[in-house]
Amino acid sequence: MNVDREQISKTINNAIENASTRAVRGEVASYIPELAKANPQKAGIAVTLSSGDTFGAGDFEDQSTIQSVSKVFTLAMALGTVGDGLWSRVGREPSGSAFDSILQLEHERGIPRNPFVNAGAIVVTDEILANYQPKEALGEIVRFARSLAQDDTIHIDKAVARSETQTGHRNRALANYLLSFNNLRNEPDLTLGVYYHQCALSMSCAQLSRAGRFLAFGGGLGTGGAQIVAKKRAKRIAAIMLTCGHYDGSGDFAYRVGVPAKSGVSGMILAIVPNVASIAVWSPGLDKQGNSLIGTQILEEVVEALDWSIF
Ligand SMILES: NC(=O)CC[C@H](N)C(=O)O
Repeated sequence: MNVDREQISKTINNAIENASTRAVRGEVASYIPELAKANPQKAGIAVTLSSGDTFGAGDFEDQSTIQSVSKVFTLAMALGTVGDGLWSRVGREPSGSAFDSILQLEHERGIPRNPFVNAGAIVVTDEILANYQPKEALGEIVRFARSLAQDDTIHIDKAVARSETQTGHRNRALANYLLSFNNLRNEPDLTLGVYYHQCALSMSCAQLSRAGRFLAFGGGLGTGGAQIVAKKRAKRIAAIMLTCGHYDGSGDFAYRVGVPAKSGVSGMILAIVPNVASIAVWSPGLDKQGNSLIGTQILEEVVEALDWSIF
């Protein structure tokens, strides 16, 4: 595996340069009005190695909400408190359907397919609320993200959280449906309030790639760093990222890029190259499955050039 610093820098700069010439950039998410303001011309990438050294190119220091990438962090937190008991409330199979789909919930008696579709992530957040009041739960989520990235400036973008609270009709439907199957313990609005705020965690690619490092390095913060989750747990979270991280685009992403990754509707993607690097990319234009169009192309190019695919 290639960890030549000069080559990493050259590769990510080339990929950003190539991305800047592309005319087709996807559509920014508009169902959350605040996200519709994003500029699809933006594109950034950051790569963090085991040492913590981070290389960036393009708009890698711009802040964006991380949206569904936050589901990786809440999954790690919930597994930390309830352990494998979580799997009685949520599955771990790819859904083959859109991130906000309700269809499978009816046939599968309120057990969401996996923790990365919205219904599954709402259950995970509901599980975190077993141990905390909503404000405390949010505080814990922010604290976790800050400690992973070793950056105390990470915060929640309240305008985005508010915007989603106003237009999150589908998520409200999902939460109520879960409740009807006794798979939600808290009031739907209460769990959703925490969920919207976790999705509105605001980070740059540099911060996100640092925060994802524990998943790339056996659950620990790289060379000399603290152990965050057990090695086995990190492996399992990465496995679910590979199979479910891009919803009904997960197969195509694995085929094209070939590393575990989690996307968010803001155009953020966190990708894991086991024992090599953690990568965050951002470009707000999305493909039909709601995954970053340019971000995926950048990752495809970088992973190929550095021979970083797990396959
Ligand atoms: N795919 C996503 O990033 C979805 C997250 C978004 N907050 C939602 O619930 O709709």
